[in-house]
Amino acid sequence: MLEPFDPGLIATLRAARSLTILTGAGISAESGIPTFRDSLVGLWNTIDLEQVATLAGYLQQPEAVWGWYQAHRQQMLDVQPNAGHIALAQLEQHIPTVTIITQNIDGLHQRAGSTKVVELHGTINTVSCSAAKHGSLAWPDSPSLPLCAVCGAPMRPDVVWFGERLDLVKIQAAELASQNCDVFLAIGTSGLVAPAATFPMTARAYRARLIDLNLEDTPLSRHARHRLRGTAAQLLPALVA
Ligand SMILES: CC(C)NC(=O)[C@H](Cc1c[nH]c2ccccc12)NC(=O)[C@H](CCCC/N=C(/NCCC(=O)O)S[C@H]1O[C@H](COP(=O)(O)OP(=O)(O)OC[C@H]2O[C@@H](n3cnc4c(N)ncnc43)[C@H](O)[C@@H]2O)[C@@H](O)[C@H]1O)NC(=O)OCc1ccccc1
Repeated sequence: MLEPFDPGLIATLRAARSLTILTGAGISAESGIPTFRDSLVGLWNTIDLEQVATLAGYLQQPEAVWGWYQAHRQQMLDVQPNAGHIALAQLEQHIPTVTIITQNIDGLHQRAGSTKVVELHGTINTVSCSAAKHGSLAWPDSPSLPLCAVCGAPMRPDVVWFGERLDLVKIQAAELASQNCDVFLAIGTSGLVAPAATFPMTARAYRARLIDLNLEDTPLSRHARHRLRGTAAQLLPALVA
């Protein structure tokens, strides 16, 4: 039985004109995609981050990293958006402006019907040349590492790896959405990766009300006006109802 929400929180959401949401791996956990830091099955506990999520690791062994992302992508295609993703998409009918800034590359927000999604760390659905900017292509279903048709260099997933610069257009969109919202909702993120973790602070600096939804406290929690403890797929539908 869910704890009744603090009436102040419901009033805050009902009165919101512009809501910005930051999501992390926690919102996709109940769809069956493991989070990164989960003590047991967290991705970073089962694979070497340096090997798979850095350009250096990729250039050292592109075949192995391609294979890992090929499997990771199949897992993301095989799952469905959960009640948490769907509730956020429904919020667009109640609040004039809803912007989702996601750290997730799984595309589940868009599959749930959300129309304004900033994929800060890229997407698992396209690839591009690892040597030069020849533009992005749809993900080719090839078990082996595809090569660039223009220059023959290995293709790579269109995800942002550690130490790589984020797309400036996306950073500006996320910054603007954080500056111009009256409510900011952080969902299922450990708040440990920059610059993603800075946007809730920007929103607070611009006087938005910060709400933190997570299973546990994170470095973001002490800055939040409201802390919701529980799972995204359980709490978000109740929050939207
Ligand atoms: C580790 C961290 C310290 N490092 C960084 O932040 C670095 C910068 C940096 C380096 N050293 C530093 C020292 C200090 C500060 C920063 C740095 N950042 C970068 O490198 C960024 C790039 C960062 C992006 C990396 N790519 C990802 N992903 C794509 C790939 C892929 O996904 O395969 S990051 C990846 O990990 C992060 C994981 O975090 P979360 O999503 O929050 O997931 P996590 O598992 O940690 O937590 C889940 C939470 O959910 C909760 N939860 C679980 N289940 C549920 C549930 N059911 N319901 C609700 N909540 C739930 C849990 O309790 C938990 O709190 C996400 O961002 C995710 O995208 N680039 C850059 O800074 O470039 C500069 C630059 C400038 C100019 C020129 C060149 C370079």
